[in-house]
Amino acid sequence: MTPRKKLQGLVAATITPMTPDGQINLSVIHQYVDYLVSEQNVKNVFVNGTTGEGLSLNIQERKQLAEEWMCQGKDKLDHVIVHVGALSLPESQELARHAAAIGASGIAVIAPFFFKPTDKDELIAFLQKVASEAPAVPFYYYHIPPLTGVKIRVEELLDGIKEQIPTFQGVKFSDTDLLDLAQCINKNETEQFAFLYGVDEQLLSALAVGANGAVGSTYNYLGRKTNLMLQAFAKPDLRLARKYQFLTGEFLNFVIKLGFGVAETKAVMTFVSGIPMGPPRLPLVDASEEFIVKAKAKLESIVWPDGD
Ligand SMILES: CC(=O)N[C@H](C=O)[C@@H](O)[C@H](O)[C@H](O)CO
Ligand SMILES: CC(=O)C(=O)O
Repeated sequence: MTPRKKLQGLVAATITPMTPDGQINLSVIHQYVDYLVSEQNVKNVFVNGTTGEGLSLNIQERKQLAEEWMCQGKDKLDHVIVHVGALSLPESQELARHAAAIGASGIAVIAPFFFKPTDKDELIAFLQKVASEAPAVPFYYYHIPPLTGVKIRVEELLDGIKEQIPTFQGVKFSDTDLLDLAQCINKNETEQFAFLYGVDEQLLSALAVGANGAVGSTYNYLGRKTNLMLQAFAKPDLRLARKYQFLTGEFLNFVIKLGFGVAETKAVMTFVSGIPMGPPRLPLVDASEEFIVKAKAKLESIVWPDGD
């Protein structure tokens, strides 16, 4: 791992490969790392998050996955961020200590979502207890209100956060509220926080208000195209950047109408990369054959500006 460049650009939210009988399948992670680096030009990963079904795995499995990503990513990946959020504080702390022990480049935590924090102070208190178990590891808050139901605005959360969480380094922002994101960026200009956006279909809008990069499921298989969008934005060639966003959006709009979640992401990644991602874990169920046929045809029908 090359040490500690600021996290920016694309981060793939990794899928957890599983065997047909539902065990985690560590044996393909080596190939998965090579695929991301050489085929998608993506060198950062976010392990055990939403796409990785992190909350459906047991502690042992989460540790094994984090270790395997660290081990296979050594000298190949720039950042391995491990999601260590859990409903149980001691479990989350144990995962944070483990991530620190294996040398993870960052840890991230979602808000607990069964018993929920009702205000900023309760949420910070929980995050602080986890972060302090890994005092040398950059800490990211993972904001994903559509799944956690915790809608505390990030702008409010960040106010004074460094005093309570000295390792605080940024936010993975998976919400459509771009006003909140913009205010976060605006109010923290002097900090070196990383704002990583997590709604892939509208990343360009987040870049416009100053997001530093993105964490998402689609960068597993649309990383190369999305990198071209980032390049066009940086140039700036906004017409070209929009073209890429419209096309990735065309695919996502199509699959979202069919029903698109982690199971479908596993299926898409399997047919695009050729690496068997296997089934999801219950309560998620396998994507249908009909979904796979239609999604594949849609993806193949898209004509990209780079002629690919
Ligand atoms: C809810 C969810 O899984 N969000 C992902 C990451 O935050 C995104 O990468 C989406 O999968 C993507 O934007 C497609 O909707
Ligand atoms: C999508 C995302 O960022 C995650 O899987 O956590």
